[in-house]
Amino acid sequence: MQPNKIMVIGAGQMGAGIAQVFAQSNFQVKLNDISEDALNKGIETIDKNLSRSVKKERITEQDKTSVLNQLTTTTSLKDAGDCDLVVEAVVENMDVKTKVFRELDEVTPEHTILASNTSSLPITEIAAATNRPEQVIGMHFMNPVPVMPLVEVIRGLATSDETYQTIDQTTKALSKTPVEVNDYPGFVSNRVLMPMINEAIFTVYEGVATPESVDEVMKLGMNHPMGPLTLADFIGLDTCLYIMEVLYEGFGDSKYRPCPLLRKYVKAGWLGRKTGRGFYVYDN
Ligand SMILES: CC(=O)CC(=O)SCCNC(=O)CCNC(=O)[C@H](O)C(C)(C)COP(=O)(O)OP(=O)(O)OC[C@H]1O[C@@H](n2cnc3c(N)ncnc32)[C@H](O)[C@@H]1OP(=O)(O)O
Ligand SMILES: NC(=O)C1=CN([C@@H]2O[C@H](COP(=O)(O)OP(=O)(O)OC[C@H]3O[C@@H](n4cnc5c(N)ncnc54)[C@H](OP(=O)(O)O)[C@@H]3O)[C@@H](O)[C@H]2O)C=CC1
Repeated sequence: MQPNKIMVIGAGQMGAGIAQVFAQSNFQVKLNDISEDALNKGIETIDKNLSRSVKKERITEQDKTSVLNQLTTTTSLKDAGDCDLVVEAVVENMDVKTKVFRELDEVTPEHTILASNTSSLPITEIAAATNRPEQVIGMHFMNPVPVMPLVEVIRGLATSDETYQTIDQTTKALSKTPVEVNDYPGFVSNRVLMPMINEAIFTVYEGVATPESVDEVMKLGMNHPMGPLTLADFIGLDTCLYIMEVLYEGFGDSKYRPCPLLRKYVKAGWLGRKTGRGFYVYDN
């Protein structure tokens, strides 16, 4: 059965984008967060993105209103009680995620699929917190969600073929491209991307070059749309550190050790664009 009613949990940069693309494809979406403030910011971001599309004459003012009408907000997970699919996009922390999944398992109907937008955490372990591991799957959107065409779809050890097929079809209904991967630390996307970002941070740490020079090298020399340090600030340095920790612990290989400079910035609260400072300073 194709889902119709969706809950997206976490109204941060990923959750807001995920809610937007579902609403744009006519799904009914409940956006959930523990904080009203985060929900307001999430809706504000969606509103801003849609207004930009109206300005560019990609959609009409009426389209914008109908997308916004597909969206409601809530701080209660119990409101997932009539949802067919839940996509979790809270902070990259196993304890927080398993707590959310345990609660979702209690409040959602039997048929509901529980998906995680985790960047790197094991889907199999998240699934084991529920009594329906065959209906738990990774649905990993890329940032910025409204722009990036990929969804990495991660099968946990127990994920059923039926769940996989439903998520594959749902991803296509969002006009995005699903790519199937198995459940290993960092999956494919962050196993390849994050060590490059971490290595770029090492080049700054070791005084090889300034952040600006590192980014110029990768943009002009390798045609990357953003340099790795700009991208790290964009993703969030806390998220980058969590992902490196997952790779380091998951593979037990020193090649994944997080750069001390990354740790230092995160400890200082320099989390990148979202806090106004990371490798660069932002005027939020
Ligand atoms: C960490 C993980 O687990 C996984 C990840 O997500 S890793 C991160 C993956 N993402 C990337 O690598 C992004 C790399 N960067 C890029 O592709 C580009 O720099 C970019 C698409 C973000 C911006 O592109 P650009 O050409 O430099 O800028 P710009 O012309 O302003 O934007 C292009 C389009 O994206 C839109 N856009 C840019 N930033 C946006 C945002 N944050 N939200 C929504 N839309 C955005 C713009 O509105 C514009 O749309 P139109 O074409 O409809 O006008
Ligand atoms: N940033 C990126 O580029 C990408 C991130 N991801 C993944 O997406 C997830 C979210 O990342 P991102 O959006 O960047 O993070 P953000 O910090 O922007 O957003 C996380 C949101 O979740 C909220 N939250 C925390 N705990 C709960 C909870 N128990 N219930 C409901 N909401 C909660 C936070 O509220 P508060 O701030 O009040 O704590 C915050 O609003 C992570 O797993 C991350 O790894 C995946 C792809 C790309």
